[in-house]
Amino acid sequence: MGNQTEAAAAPTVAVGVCLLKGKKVLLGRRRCSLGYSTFSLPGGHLELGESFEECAARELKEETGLDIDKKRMEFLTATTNKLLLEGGKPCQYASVCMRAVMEHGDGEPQNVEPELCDGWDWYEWDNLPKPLFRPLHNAVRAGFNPFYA
Ligand SMILES: CC(C)CCOP(=O)(O)OP(=O)(O)O
Ligand SMILES: [Mg+2]
Ligand SMILES: [Mg+2]
Ligand SMILES: [Mg+2]
Repeated sequence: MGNQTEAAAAPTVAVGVCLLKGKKVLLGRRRCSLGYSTFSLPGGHLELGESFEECAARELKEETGLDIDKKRMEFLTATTNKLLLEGGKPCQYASVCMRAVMEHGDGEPQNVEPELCDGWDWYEWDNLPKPLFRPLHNAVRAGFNPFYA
């Protein structure tokens, strides 16, 4: 048998938040190496002991400053995606997609992590910016729509 190949990293769970305001969804262009310069939902890695709702609320707060209670987070779907890390190393994410709807008084998103995101903006689902972050691109191509899910 050839050299022992490096053990493949185990798949990771991530949670994205479809934050809806009227007919628009919040997206930001990523600045980190994974998915650089592609438009993504706010969200991130599920941390030990968290529910999907808790992760969604935490990541949304960390990235946009918005305080949306975990009870307002609704599970929509989950997909699995193979991605390439910097240097071409393969990785796999199980991406859980949650939905929350903006309410009066929630305020406006701020770009809390400018080193990771160019900024947040609202987009109509039928007119999404390009390129989309691969997990979102795949879901849209498969017909996912958070307004009708
Ligand atoms: C790659 C993606 C599906 C999951 C990780 O998302 P992310 O890079 O935004 O992660 P963090 O917000 O947790 O840094
Ligand atoms: Mg984050
Ligand atoms: Mg993130
Ligand atoms: Mg995180």
